[in-house]
Amino acid sequence: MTAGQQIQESDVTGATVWLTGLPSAGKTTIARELAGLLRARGRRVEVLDGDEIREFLSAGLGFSREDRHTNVQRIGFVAELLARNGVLALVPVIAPFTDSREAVRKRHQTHGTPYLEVHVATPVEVCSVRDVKGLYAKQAAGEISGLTGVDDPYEEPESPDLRIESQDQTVPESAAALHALLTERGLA
Ligand SMILES: Nc1ncnc2c1ncn2[C@@H]1O[C@H](COP(=O)(O)OS(=O)(=O)O)[C@@H](OP(=O)(O)O)[C@H]1O
Ligand SMILES: Nc1ncnc2c1ncn2[C@@H]1O[C@H](COP(=O)(O)OP(=O)(O)O)[C@@H](O)[C@H]1O
Repeated sequence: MTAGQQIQESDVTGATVWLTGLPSAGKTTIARELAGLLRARGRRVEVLDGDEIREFLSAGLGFSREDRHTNVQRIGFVAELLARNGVLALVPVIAPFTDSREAVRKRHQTHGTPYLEVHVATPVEVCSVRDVKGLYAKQAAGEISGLTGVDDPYEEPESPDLRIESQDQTVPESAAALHALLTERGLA
């Protein structure tokens, strides 16, 4: 490759898309569905899955307010680095507290990196029936406590870039709604 053929970094716009919502809301499913769609078109995409992050980057952290904040800041740091380098970073992580989410948004703003917040707004009544990991049943049986949306806070985003009502949609419909937003913002 000659100097004149260098790829222009500005040709590839990265972004972080944070999917916040309750356990079993559909965050991971939507992120993976969209990642598949975009990768098939050659887009560089990474899904920063909450469970995976807690196994490695956030190993040892629990679910206190402080630990959740630390977890979210670490993920925000990695997502911003990826996004700044042209990757679309999809982040299906609960992030229950407004101040934690705002700190991540600020980090992106500081670096001029695009950041979108998506509220996967599935009601707790639907999430607890889905109960993908059996957490709602465990909480009801008194085996665990501090479950987000049940006996731990979830502060809903007031003005997300997109709100997805997954209880009224199929998975492809929800992924398409997010894809449409990315296209509209020039990020797909
Ligand atoms: N007490 C409690 N409250 C909420 N969630 C719990 C809890 N214990 C375990 N889990 C499971 O942990 C998964 C990852 O959580 P996150 O890292 O996304 O949470 S946080 O943003 O740090 O609050 C989260 O994954 P998702 O179900 O994909 O949301 C939960 O399944
Ligand atoms: N429109 C939808 N979008 C996302 N998930 C949906 C939708 N409709 C039904 N589901 C189901 O809801 C569950 C969501 O689980 P998951 O994605 O693991 O949630 P979370 O990552 O928010 O904890 C999956 O079983 C998924 O198939």
